[in-house]
This record gives sequence, structure tokens and C-alpha cells, in this order.
Amino acid sequence: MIIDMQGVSLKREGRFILNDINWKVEKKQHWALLGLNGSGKTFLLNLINAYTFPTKGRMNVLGLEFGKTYLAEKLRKQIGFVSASVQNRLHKGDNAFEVVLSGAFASIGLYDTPTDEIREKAIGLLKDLGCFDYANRLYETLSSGEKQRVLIARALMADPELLILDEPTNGLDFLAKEQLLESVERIAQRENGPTILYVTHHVDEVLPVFENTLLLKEGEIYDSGDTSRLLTSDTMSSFFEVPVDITWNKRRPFLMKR
Ligand SMILES: Nc1ncnc2c1ncn2[C@@H]1O[C@H](COP(=O)(O)OP(=O)(O)OP(=O)(O)O)[C@@H](O)[C@H]1O
Repeated sequence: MIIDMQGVSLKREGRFILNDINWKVEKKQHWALLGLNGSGKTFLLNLINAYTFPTKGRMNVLGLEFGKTYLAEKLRKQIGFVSASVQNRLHKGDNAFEVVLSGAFASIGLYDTPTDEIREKAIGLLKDLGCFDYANRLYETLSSGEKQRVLIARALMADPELLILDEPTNGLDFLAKEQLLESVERIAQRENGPTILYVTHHVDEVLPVFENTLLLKEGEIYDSGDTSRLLTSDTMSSFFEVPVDITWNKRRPFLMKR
């Protein structure tokens, strides 16, 4: 089991931000997590990464039981996390290659000397993600799309069991977004690749590899399970409380306000 949450709630300032979350993610079961602004997605990810702990309920991530083990460091070494907050913490002055290398040590910045093997691996990932051409460029000079690819390569350096992509297409133009989604699809199809949790506001980013979807609304699970069951005009209209139509094209869902 990759994630096992039973009756998990999280309270902040007297109010439940997450309420009675029951959710299981099995190995190699890729999930999309859909929710509007303020639905609690960030808090859910913070829980999974052990940046915060549940107020109530039982939680186990990658076999580590919350509350019973000191897990922060151990857990985070097995989770590849791509998010704006990781991006903001990177050192200015590191080039793309160094950013990717640092992923081997789960560090922000490069303090250890990478072995030849680690260097080879970083080069392989830079190539896989299509960012080898700008490996020597300063990270901060890269475009948003280029940065995201580098961050995904960085996250894969430690061969994580779980890869969390938190709104990875934010700020990307149409082409960069589709290229990034193609890379995500390839990673999802790797035999020894990680289980992916893909967090987004956008229905059209729910790729066919995300066979399961979690719909989060006002801190509660509105529904979860088989993507094709959930991504229908009826369910999405109720979920968003606005009449919408879902149409499918090349196994991708598209949403339009009715
Ligand atoms: N310290 C806090 N005390 C009380 N409520 C908070 C606190 N921090 C955040 N919230 C509220 O918790 C709710 C969930 O926030 P969260 O950041 O998880 O949403 P989100 O789904 O990630 O949204 P977005 O898509 O906009 O990033 C929001 O309504 C937010 O205003």
C-alpha cells in the first residue's frame, strides 16, 4: 500500500480543513486529485509528506505509520515532490544539472560529491525528460516549462516509490503543457517507475494512465475511484455545482460549461 488514510481529519484555527478522509492508494495505481481552489489539496499533500500531522484518524504512507515512527526524513527520501514550494526553495546560481544531481541526496543545493554513477543517472534523466540541451544553463534562467521538466528529473533521481506532481502545468503554454503531460505518461508507464499522484484543477490533464481519481471538495472526499465513472457530465456538474459537459477525445476528458 502506498497511501492508507482512515478517518483522517485536520483542524486549523477551530475549523476542519480536511474531514474524515478515507483513501487507499495501491502500488502502481496512478491517481489524479481534482479539487477547486481551497478544497484542501495542499493540506492533503502536506499530510502525505509528513509536513503536518492529522488531528484525528490513522495514516500510513509507504508502510510508515504516522505517530508511531519518526518518519519525516525516511518518508521524504522515498517521495518525489514537484511543487511551486520546492521550486521556490532552490538555490539561485545552481545550473539545471546541479538541481537534478541534488535530487540524489534529497537536498536543496548540492553539498555531497556525486559519484560517476549518480552523474550518469542525472544525464539519463535529463535526456529522458528532454532537458539535456539546457543542462548547463542556470536554473533560474529557464522557462517555466523547462524548469518543471528539470524538477521532475530531480524528483526521479532518488527512485521514489511515490511521485507527487502538484499542479505541474501552472504557467505553461499549450505546447509545453502537452510535452510535460507526455513525459508524465511515459514515467507512469515505466515498469519500475513510481506510483504517481497528479494534483490539478484541470480536468483535461487527467491522462488515461490516471485510472483513478479523487474528487476533493471543501475538505471532504466528494467521490473517488474509477476515473471513467467519475468524469461524466452528471458527476462533474454536481461536483462543481455548475452544469458542465464532459466530452472525451483520444481518451482525454474535456470540460465545458453548459
Ligand atoms: N492556517 C489556517 N487556518 C485556517 N484555515 C486555513 C489555514 N490555512 C489555509 N486555510 C484554509 O484551508 C482551506 C484549504 O486550503 P488548501 O491550501 O489546502 O487548498 P487547495 O485545495 O490547495 O487550494 P488551491 O487550489 O487554491 O491551492 C482553504 O479554505 C484555506 O483558506
